[in-house]
Amino acid sequence: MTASTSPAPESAKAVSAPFLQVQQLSKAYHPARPVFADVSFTLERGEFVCIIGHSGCGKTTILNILAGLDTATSGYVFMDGREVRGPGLERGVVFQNHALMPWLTVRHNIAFAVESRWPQWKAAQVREHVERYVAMVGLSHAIDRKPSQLSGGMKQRVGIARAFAIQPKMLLLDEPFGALDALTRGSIQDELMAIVRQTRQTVFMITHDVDEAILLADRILLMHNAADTPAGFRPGGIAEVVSNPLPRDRSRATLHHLPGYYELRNHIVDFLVTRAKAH
Ligand SMILES: Nc1ncnc2c1ncn2[C@@H]1O[C@H](COP(=O)(O)OP(=O)(O)OP(=O)(O)O)[C@@H](O)[C@H]1O
Repeated sequence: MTASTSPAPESAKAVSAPFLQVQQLSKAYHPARPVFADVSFTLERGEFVCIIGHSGCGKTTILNILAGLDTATSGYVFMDGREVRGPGLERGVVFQNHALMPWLTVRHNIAFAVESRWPQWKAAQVREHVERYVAMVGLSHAIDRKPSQLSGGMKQRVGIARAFAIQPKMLLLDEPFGALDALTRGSIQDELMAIVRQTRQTVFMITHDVDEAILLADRILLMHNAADTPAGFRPGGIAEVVSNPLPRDRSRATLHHLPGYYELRNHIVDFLVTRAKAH
């Protein structure tokens, strides 16, 4: 992906390079007013990173660039030492509206992805793999239903199972729980966390929910919007990267009892209220 076709800088090729390296990414629809500029960050293998910021700052654009579904105006993305230039099965994406094929059952929606990933697999192997991932999200009883026969939360679980089933090197989640009610959202967050811990999946996730970020993320990228300031136009960008100091085996039920929780929460909320947007 990227505007530049120059070879990887030495730092990106080094053995010790981070798993994902995003370097000086910018996106401009109008040259003088980029949505964001100079966005650089890394992800380690097995890390869960959330990005949080107000509407319009460019979160989805960044995720789409990582997915290879959009191109940057400048900058580059390297994953596992290779430049991201387009979509690929080594990156799994889950959007807010699940994007299931309505004419296929849960089983066949997931089998379709699995067969694309491993075309040489025999039918029995595909079936066993699909059933394992459907069980992982608690949907074995609904495996032969079509999406129209599922609730919103169930559809979203199918989307998550499908993304995990192709065993991507990185999972990209764009507000995957945004359309769900609070109860369903909570139980899927718990499930996602359990699966991620179990599979050591690397995840980049957009959320608007501060508690969701604190529950799930190892690090949280705080993104500010582009703005006209007294000093001139300022593109959007990453204002701060916050490390989550809470123990990794935290749960939704106990989160707010953990020492450091309120400090972390207040820090992120203060950022969103006072620094993320020009006032
Ligand atoms: N095709 C386009 N032409 C012009 N501007 C665009 C285009 N696509 C997106 N934008 C602008 O780019 C900015 C970033 O959009 P993006 O969807 O990445 O933001 P976001 O942070 O994900 O927002 P939200 O939280 O609302 O989903 C927005 O201001 C949007 O208006």
